[in-house]
Amino acid sequence: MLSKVRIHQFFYLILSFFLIFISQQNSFLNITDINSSLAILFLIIMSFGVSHGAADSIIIWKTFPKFKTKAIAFLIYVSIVFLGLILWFQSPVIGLVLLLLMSMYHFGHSDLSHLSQAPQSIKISWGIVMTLLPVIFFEKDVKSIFDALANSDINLQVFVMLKFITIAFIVNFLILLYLDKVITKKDKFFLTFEFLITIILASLLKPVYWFTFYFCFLHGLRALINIGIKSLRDLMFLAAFTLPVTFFSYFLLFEHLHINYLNIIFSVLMALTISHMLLPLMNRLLLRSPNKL
Ligand SMILES: CC1=C(/C=C/C(C)=C/C=C/C(C)=C/C=C/C=C(C)/C=C/C=C(C)/C=C/C2=C(C)CCCC2(C)C)C(C)(C)CCC1
Repeated sequence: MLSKVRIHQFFYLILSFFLIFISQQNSFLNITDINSSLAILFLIIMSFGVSHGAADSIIIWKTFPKFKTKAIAFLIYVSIVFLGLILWFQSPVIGLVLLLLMSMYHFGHSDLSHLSQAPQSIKISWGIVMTLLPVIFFEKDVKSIFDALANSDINLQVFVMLKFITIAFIVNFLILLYLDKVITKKDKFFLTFEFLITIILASLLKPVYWFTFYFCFLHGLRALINIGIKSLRDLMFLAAFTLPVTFFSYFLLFEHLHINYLNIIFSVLMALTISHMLLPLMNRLLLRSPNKL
């Protein structure tokens, strides 16, 4: 029987072919001024995209038997998110660099977590490529997005360098995967296919479109499969912990504080990623706490 990850790989590949096909037919995905469609991308990322991280609530709920410990864990999680947001708005450059560094580790480990035996070098190479991919094809667009996010004029040479780093890691990933003795031939085949089609998509779609597609349909869905959403109760947890993020981003950050969509998307993702990545450590520390919370 096909595993859930394999079914997801088929689904992702079919969806990608479909997207490649319509991006050739229709110019709507190639429009230079993304501002007109940014509201829709904002909504997709801040609802569907963010929902995989809301599964952290299920992990917290199942890890701790006592209500008091669950409450403390949620409180620490939310506090870290707010500290992350403060960091971003105090120093967007540090925030952006932190987001990119965390993504390099997080994307590799999460997207390839079904290949538990795969070497770290393969996972990190995947993570680096998924973090920086659009820079190869849309160097100037990525520069203008990064400039807008970091509120500065970053030297174009930085992007030329990032472009070469990304190309080097694409080659590195393919060589390491080819030489690897642990991953089965079938897994290698599907992974290569998935990797190459994601690169083709990045060459066709503008950076934020590509990111939305990868983030929601590869990274997000794969993470949900790995966590294993088993019941209606799990789904309700996902909705209950996704909606506050969507509402907070829209009503407070956009409507009230007038922050633009692009800044909200990446600042909120960066802040959530810190808690999301620190969750295993936080759980271990709380479980080991001498006060038996
Ligand atoms: C549980 C809980 C909760 C929830 C949570 C959540 C919901 C989470 C999520 C999480 C998540 C959801 C995460 C995410 C992550 C993401 C990432 C990591 C991203 C990255 C990105 C990037 C890397 C990008 C890049 C770029 C740019 C920036 C521009 C353009 C171009 C490009 C694409 C290159 C709350 C708070 C309510 C409460 C408490 C508890």
